[in-house]
This record gives sequence, structure tokens and C-alpha cells, in this order.
Amino acid sequence: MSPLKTSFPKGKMKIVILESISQSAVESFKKAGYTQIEQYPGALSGEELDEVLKDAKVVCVRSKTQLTEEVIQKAKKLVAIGCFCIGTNQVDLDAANKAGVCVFNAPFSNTRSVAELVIASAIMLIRRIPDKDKAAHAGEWDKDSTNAHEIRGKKLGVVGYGHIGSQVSILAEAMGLKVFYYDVENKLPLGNAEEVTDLKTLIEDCDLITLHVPGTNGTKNLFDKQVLSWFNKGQMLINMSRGNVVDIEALKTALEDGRIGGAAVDVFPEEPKNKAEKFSSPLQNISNVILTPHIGGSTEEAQWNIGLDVSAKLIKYIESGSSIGSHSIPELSLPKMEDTHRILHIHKNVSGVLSEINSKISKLDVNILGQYLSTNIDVGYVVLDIAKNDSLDTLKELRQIEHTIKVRILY
Ligand SMILES: NC(=O)C1=CN([C@@H]2O[C@H](COP(=O)(O)OP(=O)(O)OC[C@H]3O[C@@H](n4cnc5c(N)ncnc54)[C@H](O)[C@@H]3O)[C@@H](O)[C@H]2O)C=CC1
Ligand SMILES: O=C(O)CCC(=O)C(=O)O
Repeated sequence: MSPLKTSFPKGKMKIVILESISQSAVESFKKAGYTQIEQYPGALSGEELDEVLKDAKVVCVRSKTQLTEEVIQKAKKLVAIGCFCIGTNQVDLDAANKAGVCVFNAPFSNTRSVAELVIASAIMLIRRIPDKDKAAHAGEWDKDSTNAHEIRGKKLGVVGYGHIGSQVSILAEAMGLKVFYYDVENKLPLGNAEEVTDLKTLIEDCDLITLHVPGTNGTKNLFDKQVLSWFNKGQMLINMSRGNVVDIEALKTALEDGRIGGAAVDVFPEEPKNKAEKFSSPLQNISNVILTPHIGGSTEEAQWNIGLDVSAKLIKYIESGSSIGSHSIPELSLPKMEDTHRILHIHKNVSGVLSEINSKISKLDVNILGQYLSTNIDVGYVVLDIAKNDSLDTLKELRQIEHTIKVRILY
């Protein structure tokens, strides 16, 4: 079979890669025939980002680059966004959906890396290693065991029992911790973990609390002043989810008061865009606090696998239209194209569009060999496999249909 060609030559398809995404992604794109790859080490914003995205078909980001409605609307040629991470909160998913831009992520390639760092942090905090470490660096030999404990037998409260939370749960039990969890959804408890349906009880009863919720409007300031007031016996807090899940000023106060006995914080409301920008946080220089620069998922293993996972989804979408794993436009699983042309039509989900598409195609006297449709509240995604013909004319016709957002043709 001849290699799959796309309506738009691969060699002209600009792929923008920001935030030092793994070379595994770059290699995958190149191997698949994409040569116009622009790479930038950090995140971009403002005019610089707009300029780079002006003629980009695909943009690849991690957690920093903010792909707002404005940015997406200006990037007129954009077909797909790859989030080379778990979180998709840096992208306006609603705007991407309405602009017909497919958004993918890597839902579990760095899960284990985060879970391992949580366990490591739990041990460090409960042994008060941050202070011992600082003291040793300063030439002080402090062997005092006061307030240093084993994690064995301690109670761990997991807030958000999804992929990461449940992996933490398994590792924690293996280390002898007793695991409790709180989630807004009904979740299967792994091992001997027990659900606690009330957040206050979870916090009051556990020795360590670890946060693994997504960054959404619903989780913004989930740990606000009031929730942090439920820590009253020196429990420790680990936040490797998103910076704005915790009220950072209230956390500072609780740490200074000793109501919270220590914290490991990997994510911040304000994070530098790149290495050159300075990092500052109200949590700096507080006793028994570990601050890390959003590296929960930053292991070579995780980054390599994320690169492979997301690039494969992007290539599949570009070359076949399959949108399985999309966080924006509707998901469609598609069969292989067999000696056909494939039309991908993304449109506003209003009545009449589908029948107009079919009527245009029937007027062109083109045989429809397969039709696939998926919709969400705002957008419809229809894929038509048609007998080979002068497809460019078909494309022109379909672009004229009212409510069309994007049309592509594969041949
Ligand atoms: N620090 C880092 O480098 C990394 C951070 N993350 C963050 O971790 C988050 C979680 O990742 P996964 O476990 O893969 O996500 P997931 O979607 O598998 O799990 C999230 C869980 O949180 C629950 N949840 C949502 N709102 C909640 C609320 N208000 N209260 C309690 N539970 C709630 C959900 O029902 C779900 O079970 C990501 O969205 C990302 O923001 C992910 C990877 C690396
Ligand atoms: O590695 C990154 O840049 C972001 C990791 C993260 O927060 C995620 O996967 O959601």
C-alpha cells in the first residue's frame, strides 16, 4: 500500500514544540515525515506566542504555555494541540472545541514519577529532613530524633483518588502506611484503602495529606483558609497537583503557626516560564518545607514516554482524523482508509448541517462509502469516506456550508 498522504503536504506542516519537550516526540514527527519542526526551550506568551503560532498546524506544550481563547482564535491554521503532560488546564478547552482544534494529553505517562516523589516527600517531611539537610550544609551536626518518625503505621489521606492518587495509595501501603481517600466520584478502593466521604474528617484523622485533583474551577482554592484550619495537630501537606488548589498565603500562616508540621510543594500559583525567570514564593525559608520546581513528572522515563504517546496521537489525528483521547472536539474512532478519500468536517452543532453535507456530496455524484459522526453540545465532527474523485472540488463545496468550522481532506 502506498504511504498515506495528507491534503496538506507534511513538509509544509509547521509543528511548534515549546517547553523542552522530549526528543522522542521530535524523532516521532521526523520519522513520520514532518520536517518543519520549530523548537523552543521554555514557554512563550503574548505577541511572541501569537507570532510563532500564526502559521502553525500543531503546537506542543507542557504545563506553562497558556493557550487562551485569544491565542487559539488568532492561530487560524491550528489543527491540534498536544499537552505533553497530564493537566490540560493551561488550554482553554472550550475555545479549542469551538475553533475545531483537537487537544490531546498523556493521561498516565508520568503518573508513576509523581507517585514516587510523593512517597519520597512523605518520608523526608516526617523525618524533618529539610531542616537536617540545611543544617548539615551549614556545618551543623544535628542528630536529634525529636519529631522524626517512621512513615510505617502512619495515616495517609489522599485527596483525588484518580490515576496518581491510586498509585500513591498502592506504594504507600507497601511502605506500611494506612491509606484513606476522599474523591468527589465513587472510586474503587485499591488494596486496603478506605474511602472517607468528608474532607474535614480525612484531614483531622490523617498524619499526611496529599493532593491529586485536577486544576479546574471546582478545585481552585479547594484548600482555602477554612480547610487549612482543619489541620491542627501538625499534619503534613503534599501538593503536587496545581498551584491554585491551595491558598498559598493561608498555607504559609498555618506552617508558621505549626498547625501544619511541614509541606512538600511542587506547584505554585505563579511559576516561572523558563529557567531565566526568577522563582519566588511566600513558602521560601520556612522550616520543614520542601519546594520543588514542578518536577513531579520530570523523569527521563516519563518525559520519553509522554513524547511518544502524545506525538502518536497527534500524527494519528492529522493522518487519519481519529480523535480518540480528545479533550476538545468530539471523539471518533475511525477504521483504516481503504482506497478512499476521507473528508473531516468539523461544524457547529446546529440542525441541518449534516443533511447539507450529504446533499452537497450527492450533487457531486460521489459515492459515500462510510460515514461517522460524533457530537458534543457545541460541535459536530463528521467523517466521510468517499470514492476517490476530484476531492479538492468537494472540499470547496463543503467549506461553503454555513456553520462549518474546519474541513480537511485526506487522500
Ligand atoms: N506536579 C506534577 O508534575 C504533575 C501534576 N499533575 C497534576 O495531577 C492532577 C491529577 O492527575 P491524575 O491523577 O492523573 O488525574 P485523574 O483525573 O486520574 O484524577 C483526578 C481525581 O480527582 C478527583 N477530583 C476532582 N475534583 C475533586 C475534588 N474537588 N475533590 C476531590 N477529588 C476530586 C477526580 O474525581 C479524580 O478521581 C493532574 O490534573 C495535574 O494537574 C499531574 C502530573 C504531574
Ligand atoms: O512536566 C510538566 O511540565 C507538567 C507536568 C504536569 O503538571 C502534568 O503532567 O500535568
